[in-house]
Amino acid sequence: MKVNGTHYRSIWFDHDLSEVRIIDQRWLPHRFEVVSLTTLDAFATAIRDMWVRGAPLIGATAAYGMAIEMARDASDAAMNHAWDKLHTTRPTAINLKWALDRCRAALLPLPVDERAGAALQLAHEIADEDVEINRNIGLNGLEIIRQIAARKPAGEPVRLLTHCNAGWPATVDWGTATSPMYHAFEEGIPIHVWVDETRPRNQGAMTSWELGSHGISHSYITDNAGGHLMQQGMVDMVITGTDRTTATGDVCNKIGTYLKALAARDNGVPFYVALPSPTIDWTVRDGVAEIPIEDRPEREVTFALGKLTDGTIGEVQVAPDGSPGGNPAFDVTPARLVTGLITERGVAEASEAGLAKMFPDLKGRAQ
Ligand SMILES: CSC[C@H]1O[C@H](OP(=O)(O)O)[C@H](O)[C@@H]1O
Repeated sequence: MKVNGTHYRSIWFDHDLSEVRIIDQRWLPHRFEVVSLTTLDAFATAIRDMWVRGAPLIGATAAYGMAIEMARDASDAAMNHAWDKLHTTRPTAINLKWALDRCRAALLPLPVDERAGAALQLAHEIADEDVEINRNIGLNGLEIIRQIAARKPAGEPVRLLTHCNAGWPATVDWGTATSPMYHAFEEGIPIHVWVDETRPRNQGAMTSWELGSHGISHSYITDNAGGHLMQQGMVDMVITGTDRTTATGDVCNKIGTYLKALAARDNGVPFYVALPSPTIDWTVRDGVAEIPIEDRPEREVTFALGKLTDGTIGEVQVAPDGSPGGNPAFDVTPARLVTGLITERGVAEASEAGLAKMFPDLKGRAQ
């Protein structure tokens, strides 16, 4: 998407530098910084410490990390070591394993001297596929927004609520939950987006930054305001991303998503999830019981990172000295609370049958 008039993907290969470039999201929205990742360790650090984040982007980054390692050492041992090192960076988003497995399956059968080139080409393909998947999720989500708009007086905005950042910084481009918003905006459908701040990493600030950069009307609200807004009839639909969706339609997403889904159900507000097919884990049926929930550092909760009054970026301690923090980074929304899964192929029912019907060619695939 565009930043100050310049189009960016969140990750790309700079052919002049012959380096992989990323937007270092640790400093967004206050500082826009592009850095290169040139070693396997740098890729692992970037994923683990959320220089890059978001399920689809984590997968694409892992693929480029594999490619950079193959350029250094394309042996089986190096490939397996890279797989292990990258896979252990973050446990919840299934796109990480999906991308690494896809790379290893494609590269292992190749002669060693062909692997580096093939790995880079595959990373490009995974990135390009993500862009097209997300563009199509946007078109399928646009239809829902159109239907809501048609039921409103002319000019009255469709009011969407979203949680965390499932926007273009969480993917290679377009975003997943934000893609329908961009398509609606381009079509001239008036929308307003309630953006949950999403403690503790405040990815909602990123969503507000990207929507604001695109001229989309939005409000940056506290995490706890969403239920009240729904109760007051101020939300027409909720749309979030997902880090792992089970074969039965349970949705694992940023912590707090489950609470929004409960409030949406209680207030008759449709709750949609933007779901790229690589984010489906066909091997898991019970999300609450089976999906590993990342436990992140306490400091992310006991301190807050932001722009200080002198304009620099820094931390302030929000918790009292000595108070331990708890920081589960995701939760699971059971399929029964999900109105529909907006995929690149269409809107699927949040059920085993619904996903099997939408993806008959993928169901049962070992993740
Ligand atoms: C398009 S997937 C985005 C998904 O990833 C985020 O998690 P994190 O920022 O910790 O990588 C969040 O769950 C978003 O919905």
